[in-house]
Amino acid sequence: MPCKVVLAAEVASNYTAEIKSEVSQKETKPRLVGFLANDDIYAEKYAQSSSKHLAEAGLEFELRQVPRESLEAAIREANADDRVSGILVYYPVYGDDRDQKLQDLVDPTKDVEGLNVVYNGKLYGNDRFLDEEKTRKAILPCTPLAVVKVLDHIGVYNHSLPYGDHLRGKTIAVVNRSEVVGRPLAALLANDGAKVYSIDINDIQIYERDPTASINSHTATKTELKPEDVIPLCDVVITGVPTAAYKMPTSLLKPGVVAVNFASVRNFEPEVKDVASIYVPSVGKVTVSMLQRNLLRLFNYQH
Ligand SMILES: NC(=O)C1=CN([C@@H]2O[C@H](COP(=O)(O)OP(=O)(O)OC[C@H]3O[C@@H](n4cnc5c(N)ncnc54)[C@H](O)[C@@H]3O)[C@@H](O)[C@H]2O)C=CC1
Ligand SMILES: Nc1nc(=O)c2c([nH]1)NC[C@@H]1CN(c3ccc(C(=O)N[C@@H](CCC(=O)O)C(=O)O)cc3)C=[N+]21
Repeated sequence: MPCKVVLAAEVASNYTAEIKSEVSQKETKPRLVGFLANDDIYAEKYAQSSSKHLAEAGLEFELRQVPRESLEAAIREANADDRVSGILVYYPVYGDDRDQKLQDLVDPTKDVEGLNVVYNGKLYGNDRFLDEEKTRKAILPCTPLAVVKVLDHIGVYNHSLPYGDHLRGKTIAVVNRSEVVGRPLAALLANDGAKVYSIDINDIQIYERDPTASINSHTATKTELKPEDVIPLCDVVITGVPTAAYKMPTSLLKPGVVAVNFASVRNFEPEVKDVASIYVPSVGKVTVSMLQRNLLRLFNYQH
């Protein structure tokens, strides 16, 4: 079976028309402010990419480059500014606990990436709505959501299973456990019924729903297993290692695997196509679509 390469643009195109038409009906346009306080070239690329695609959809975008010492004050100012509909901070800023503080400082009503503790708590607790009546959906972080949309597009989610159980029976590796992508992504997949190996530079944790627990959420347990033990077991392998030198060894992959890379560098070797059934080399364009959708959703909640 030849490998199918699925490009992010193909998945993103599912959303473009809908977003454009919704924006065109609005008198005032939603406005996103992005704060760039690091010198990450990929954050800058993301800023350029979002700027271009938001403009194409009729959405407003303003990039504010500030030294990281001034970021707190800058976020507070944007929180209080009625002209700002959404706020995005490019991470990592400090790369430690201070980043979580920044995430929580963004007003939840303007938090386009859903990284505030309010949304974070809902994501990890598998609570998908903001209100009791279930009329307003919680905001999910853009890249984890983009990966979910990609997996859905290529048929990994089984919609004949009950809602909330679409990934039952699937074993998935997520190589990255950052607070903005890898950990929330692993939680989302586990909350939909998958067995997830969350792999980072230090260890491996297993995320899975506990069928005996009264809560609907997942558990995380540390294992002594190594990547070479768990990768061969996985139906889906998702990578997000930010170093160009890192390569997922093709020899570890199960034949027919679905391989998805969200890092800005290629984490799979070119030979991945000899083994995988589906290969998604990047998801950036879907991330931008999810950013637009989240911005629209917050704007609608504000009005
Ligand atoms: N396409 C998109 O929409 C997005 C792409 N990115 C890209 O994804 C990558 C990761 O971004 P962040 O999560 O923000 O970075 P980060 O630096 O916060 O996290 C990196 C993660 O990779 C793990 N890691 C590093 N080396 C490893 C190894 N050898 N084996 C296993 N795990 C290893 C670390 O332990 C950590 O969990 C970057 O390339 C970034 O540019 C990030 C956000 C969105
Ligand atoms: N809070 C936060 N959220 C992020 O989502 C985040 C971040 N910080 N820091 C930096 C990384 C990087 N990232 C990218 C997203 C899309 C493209 C993208 O759209 N790339 C296009 C074009 C790239 C090009 O042409 O150079 C593509 O993949 O086709 C790139 C990079 C999001 N990040």
